[in-house]
Amino acid sequence: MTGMTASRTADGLAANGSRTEPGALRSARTWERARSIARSCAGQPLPSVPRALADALGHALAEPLLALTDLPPFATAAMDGWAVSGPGPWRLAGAGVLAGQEPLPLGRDTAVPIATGAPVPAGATAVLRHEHGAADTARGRLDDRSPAPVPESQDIRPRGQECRSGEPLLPAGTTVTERVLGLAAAAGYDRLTVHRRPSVELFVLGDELLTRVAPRAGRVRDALGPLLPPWLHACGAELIGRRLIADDLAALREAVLRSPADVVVTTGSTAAGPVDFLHDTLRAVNARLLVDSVAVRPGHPMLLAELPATADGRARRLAGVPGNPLAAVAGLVTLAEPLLSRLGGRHGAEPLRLTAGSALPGHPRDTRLLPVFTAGQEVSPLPFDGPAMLRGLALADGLAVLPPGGAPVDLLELPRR
Ligand SMILES: Nc1nc2c(c(=O)[nH]1)N[C@H]1C(S)=C(S)[C@@H](COP(=O)(O)OP(=O)(O)OC[C@H]3O[C@@H](n4cnc5c(N)ncnc54)[C@H](O)[C@@H]3O)O[C@H]1N2
Ligand code: MOO
Repeated sequence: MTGMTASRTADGLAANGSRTEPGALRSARTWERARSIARSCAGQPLPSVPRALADALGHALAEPLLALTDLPPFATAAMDGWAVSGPGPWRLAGAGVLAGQEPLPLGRDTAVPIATGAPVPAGATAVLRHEHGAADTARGRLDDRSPAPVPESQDIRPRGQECRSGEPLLPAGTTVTERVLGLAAAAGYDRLTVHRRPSVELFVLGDELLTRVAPRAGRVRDALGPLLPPWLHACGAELIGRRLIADDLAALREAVLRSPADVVVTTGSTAAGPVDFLHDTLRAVNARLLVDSVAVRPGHPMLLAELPATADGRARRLAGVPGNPLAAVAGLVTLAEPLLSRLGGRHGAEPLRLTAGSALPGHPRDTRLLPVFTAGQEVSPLPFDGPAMLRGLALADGLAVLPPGGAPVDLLELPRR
């Protein structure tokens, strides 16, 4: 915000809708409770939709992924060599079997060249690796040169080794990653039934924000416009709009009222500064505050509200994260992520429990979120962890969740690329 001379237009709005004195403490929720409200206020996940594999990435499965086939679908050669029947030596028969071909049955004491991935002929007892066989093509004879006799079924991947048709491979709620796409394709899928992704509109508030070049004349670069969209995407959101909005009550009110998004995310304006209009806006649009500040450092002025539904009756929520960049990230992981995750039908990822290598600096009364670096089970704090700083976070691979007073340590993993 800028314009310290502007007059504050309204006082605070408590979670029950009553007014509080400017600067008075609002009833902060505990960090765990705030996350739980953010998740439960979503109600049921958004409806399920069919999506072609390539379009399903980032969605959550609305149904368990059941195998549509045995995997492998047929007994398969695991190595290049010969399919053999019996202990050898063998009579060479046939031109060979390639992947994608359907072989003829193999007679007793015969062998046929075979490629990795090719269906193993009926009657074959093993695959002899290329480097373990001596073929005399003139005499049509193959001898075993293996270091030890070839056991039955050697280098044959039996049909159904990985799964049987109809077997559950992944539970509903699994996020479709590139790895899931690969498995789904292998298991026979062309499309997947997934939850619709929650649509998000991002409003970045602050007259002081520049969108290019270096900070100057009291103005700073907007760090959250670049930081939040990919992170929201990683939370399962479909970003449908993102814009800077001036510190102006009417402009913010219009933007919030007209947004068609399932979730509006705002940055800044959560506190009680002269041009912090978010609470006034929420009152002006008849929003219902669900969380109005959280006992967490940084980010305590963060809030969550239910907005009036769209004309067609779709519920809308607003997550207001503070303007200080690390505090905004705290708001994202505390309120936006659980809400988006539930709307999108994802499993709730619980924090991991780890051990701190050295004492981590907690807060006496509030939960503290601290950018950390992890090595194995150990976490170490990173410097430059102030609410307005991003330097520690940029190097971090997690946010340690320190309960009031300090240890034990839970870890929220940060999205990876
Ligand atoms: N009297 C009090 N003042 C403040 C309190 C308080 O309890 N009493 N809380 C402080 C805390 S904690 C935070 S966090 C901030 C929250 O402020 P707002 O959400 O109202 O954010 P702004 O005032 O708009 O901005 C704060 C700060 O962040 C910078 N900013 C804003 N947006 C961006 C952006 N997109 N990229 C980079 N930097 C941004 C802005 O320039 C300010 O420096 O309130 C404290 N005050
Ligand atoms: O939430 Mo604030 O960032 O603690 O200063």
